[in-house]
Amino acid sequence: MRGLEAALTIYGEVQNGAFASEALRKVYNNIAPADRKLAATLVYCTLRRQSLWKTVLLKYCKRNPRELPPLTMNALMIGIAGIVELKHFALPVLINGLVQAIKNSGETRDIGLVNAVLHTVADESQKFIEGLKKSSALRDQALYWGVPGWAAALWSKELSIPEAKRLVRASGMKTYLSLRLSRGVDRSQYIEEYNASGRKGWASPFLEFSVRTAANPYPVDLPGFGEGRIMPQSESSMLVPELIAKRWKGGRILDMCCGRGVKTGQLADILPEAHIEAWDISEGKIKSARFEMMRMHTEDRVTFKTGDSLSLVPDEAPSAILLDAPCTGSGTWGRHPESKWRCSPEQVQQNSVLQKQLLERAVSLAAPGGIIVYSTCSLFRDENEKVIADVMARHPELIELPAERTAKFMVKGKPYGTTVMPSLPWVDGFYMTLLAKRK
Ligand SMILES: C[S@@+](CC[C@H](N)C(=O)[O-])C[C@H]1O[C@@H](n2cnc3c(N)ncnc32)[C@H](O)[C@@H]1O
Repeated sequence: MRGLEAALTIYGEVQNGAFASEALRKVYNNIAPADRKLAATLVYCTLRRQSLWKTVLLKYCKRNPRELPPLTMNALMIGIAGIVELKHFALPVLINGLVQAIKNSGETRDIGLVNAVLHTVADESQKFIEGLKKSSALRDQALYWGVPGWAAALWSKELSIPEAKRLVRASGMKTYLSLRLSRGVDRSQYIEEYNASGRKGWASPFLEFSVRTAANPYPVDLPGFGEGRIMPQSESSMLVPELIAKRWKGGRILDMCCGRGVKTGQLADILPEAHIEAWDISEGKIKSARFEMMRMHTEDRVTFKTGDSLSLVPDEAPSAILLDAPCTGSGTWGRHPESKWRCSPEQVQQNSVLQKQLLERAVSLAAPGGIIVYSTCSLFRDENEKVIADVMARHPELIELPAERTAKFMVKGKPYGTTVMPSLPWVDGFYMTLLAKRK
């Protein structure tokens, strides 16, 4: 499969509800190796600023885009994104390739349309897009950087207009892979090994067990992945288990929403004496988490249960609880751009209700004297500070423990917790609070 064909297939799957990384993984081996990077770049740049490409399309397409068949619509979206973003890619190759895809599998009457719209966009759209970039209006900034308008408006209401603009720009930033090294892995040696494999990695100045890269390579192919020596993870996510590890004084750890076990694996790795009970509502995720523990060689110290954390009962009262709550993921929109177009203000409110219930449950389960880490990869206060404030107001036995903020991008929450701003390609937006339940 050539790059453009692969991009059309993957983007089409994402439009039908798939996650971009999974859709890419599915066809990855069928794409000509020289075209893999092009396919991934096209898909991600189309997803990242989807609302901008739609606006451009509406401006230059004479037919109602809503009436276009999916293949025509997808070819136009990919074409517009490619024209604006892929400066090094020959324009005629891009446009002819997409026109050819319509000739092969689309509707004959759309061949001319795709050709005409893409040529017009190439000739005329630059001024319009530059105008958005220079505009001081938050709405234009959101459109330019690829952030849903409602999210930008919510940030301006919760924070301030300048802060909302900063978040909008940060959310549009390209992200790269960082690797968490397992305990005992020598970082300099690993970097040598990594770079000898033809890639480029270097030591993170922020975390001593993290290696930064300037790409998004396929994790399974990386040196040390199979043996559990590394885990692809953003540096903000790496901070969460560290928060527990620094305060843990023995006893059971409960991970109430373990997902695929990224943080469970890190906790088990950095606390070799700990036993962890890990829950998740999704059977598929628990299955992946079990594999993750085997890869990390920590399967003996983690007990899994599938079910609703609001009703599951732990085998032992936990002295430490990690509640990495389900959220909109608005802090990771740069990394998972498809999720921002699926999110809505209603979802923020629904999440907030569930997050409060889950935190209430964590408080009821924690042993007296125990600690609770609440975290999300969201930047909405409704999913963060407001959840903490609501539950703390009902539980005077809870206190917030002081947090170490070791970088400029770690800012104090308003009023609780720490917000990690998405300010570097390896640092996603995150939120975390450390609570203690008084005896
Ligand atoms: C942010 S993700 C967790 C990521 C995970 N901690 C990791 O590091 O890989 C939130 C998880 O909460 C799970 N979840 C949602 N509602 C739940 C519930 N009521 N009980 C248990 N798990 C739930 C989702 O399936 C999802 O895996």
